[in-house]
Amino acid sequence: MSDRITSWHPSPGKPRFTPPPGAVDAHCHVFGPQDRFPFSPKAKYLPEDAGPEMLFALRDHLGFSRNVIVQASCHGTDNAATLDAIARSDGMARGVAVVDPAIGAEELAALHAGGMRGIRFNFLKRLVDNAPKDRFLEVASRLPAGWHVVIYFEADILEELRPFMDAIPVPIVVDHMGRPDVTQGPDGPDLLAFRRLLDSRPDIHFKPTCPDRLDPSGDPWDAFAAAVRPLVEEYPDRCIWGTDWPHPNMQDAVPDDGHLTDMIPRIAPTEQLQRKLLVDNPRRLYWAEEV
Ligand SMILES: O=C(O)/C=C(\CC(=O)C(=O)O)C(=O)O
Repeated sequence: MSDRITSWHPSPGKPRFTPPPGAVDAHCHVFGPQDRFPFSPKAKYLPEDAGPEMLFALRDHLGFSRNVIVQASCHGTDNAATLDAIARSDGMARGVAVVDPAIGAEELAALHAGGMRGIRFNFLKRLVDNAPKDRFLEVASRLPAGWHVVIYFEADILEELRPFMDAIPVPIVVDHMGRPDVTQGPDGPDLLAFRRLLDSRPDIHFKPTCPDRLDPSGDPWDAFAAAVRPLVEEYPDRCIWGTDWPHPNMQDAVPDDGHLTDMIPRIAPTEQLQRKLLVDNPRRLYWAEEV
């Protein structure tokens, strides 16, 4: 691996949709800067720098107020870049860490003080070398109070992961709805299986995010809108939304973040749904002290 990749739009458009006051972009990342925060030797992609100044400029351009920064796999279990971005946000960002499951209580407490409110378990083989379920469950049982687990998996392993998810003792947030095939439509097998998961316990949340990753028809991602809107309408208290900037690995189909933001009113068509998706739900998970 040698060439560093650029996976974000150089000048995203201004969205037509105006997010409500306090809106949270609850799924985004930072890359580097590499001279201060080197990428992991195990990284499966090597991006150009996409640091906090760029992220916060995008936040303002799109009309969001806050960010939840999810530690990206290219930084492995060294959360320094994400913590640095949170520290530069004037309280306007919180984070999700990726940890070695052997992490101790003191280090977890330090992550909490640095603004982390959850840990991410990534099951995508193209991104991580291994995902030890037993060790994940063990660390999930001793997280700081109020934390949750974010899980990233693809639809084909949902059933295999069900016993693991059943055993997680804290709330769960599923990245990108577990990557369903949205071309199957709202009642296709992938989204039906995902509804069964949501119905299995009340504290599973999801991100109705990444039309660019999930809808092969491309922008304006009509299949995504048709498949995902019913899910948001049926589970309005359990969804949070994010841009996914800087769109890791999307260098061959870089989305315009303004267009992504304009997906929001198509999947959450009322002001009440938009407020839950963008303000109330992420605030409960990441700024619980304000609720
Ligand atoms: O950013 C995402 O949500 C999706 C990713 C990257 C990722 O998760 C990571 O690098 O940690 C992907 O599908 O390549």
